[in-house]
Amino acid sequence: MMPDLVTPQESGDENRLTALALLAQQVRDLVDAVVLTDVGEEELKAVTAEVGALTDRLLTARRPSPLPHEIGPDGRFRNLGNAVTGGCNPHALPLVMDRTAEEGSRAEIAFRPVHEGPPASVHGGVSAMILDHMLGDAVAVSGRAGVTGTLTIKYRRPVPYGEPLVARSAVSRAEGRKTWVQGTIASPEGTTLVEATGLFITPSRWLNGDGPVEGSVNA
Ligand SMILES: CCCCC/C=C\C/C=C\C/C=C\C/C=C\CCCC(=O)SCCNC(=O)CCNC(=O)[C@H](O)C(C)(C)COP(=O)(O)OP(=O)(O)OC[C@H]1O[C@@H](n2cnc3c(N)ncnc32)[C@H](O)[C@@H]1OP(=O)(O)O
Repeated sequence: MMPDLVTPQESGDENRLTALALLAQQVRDLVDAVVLTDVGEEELKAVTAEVGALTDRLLTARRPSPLPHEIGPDGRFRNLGNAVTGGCNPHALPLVMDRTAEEGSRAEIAFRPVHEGPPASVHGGVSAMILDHMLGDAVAVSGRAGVTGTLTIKYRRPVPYGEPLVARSAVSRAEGRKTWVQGTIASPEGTTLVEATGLFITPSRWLNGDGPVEGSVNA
């Protein structure tokens, strides 16, 4: 049972969600500024106090969990709280998916200095996170649904930040509750930087109506 995934909570008023998305973007900018700031100790302490006060203000009203998986007003699936795509989650890049049933999923990515692992390039775990999501999205686009069983990553070239890149994913094969899927992160010119393959599995618990969104699971 996954109460946070399956409980049909409302995200709330759309104007409020727009305001929350703007706050999330402002916080992304704040995080980038923390990574790159070179101001002195006293200024750091002053900013820390101000940010702490803002955190306290936000928590005067608190949800039990992030914004849910749901069908939005346009009739499409959305998850505004998602760690990779959620417009209302500062942790999200956020990725915006371009999907077709024939070709799978595609997203333009711009990594930032906050994603640095090795000098001047993106942390391998961040690339893996993006590809995990891309693969899962292609599974959903194919009309199936699943969680990651295995994820295999081949790092072929360092991934730069501060440059536009493209992530793609598509289903290769499906059988019963299992879906095999592949994906890449590449330069706009088509040089592959990272490859991923994965096996996604529709959990048995989703087949009796406990899916993330009612009616979204067709194993
Ligand atoms: C945010 C994701 C929500 C998904 C939303 C879905 C739809 C909504 C629409 C759109 C969504 C859009 C995008 C989604 C994008 C991204 C997704 C992100 C993906 C993740 O980030 S997700 C987190 C990490 N992931 C986990 O948290 C999994 C934890 N785990 C389990 O929940 C269970 O472990 C489970 C379900 C895997 C199996 O449990 P189960 O009880 O259903 O099945 P059972 O054990 O009976 O196995 C049946 C057959 O699969 C084989 N098998 C089992 N496990 C395997 C494994 N790991 N590797 C290889 N084979 C495996 C067995 O060997 C057997 O094979 P056989 O039939 O041949 O014997």
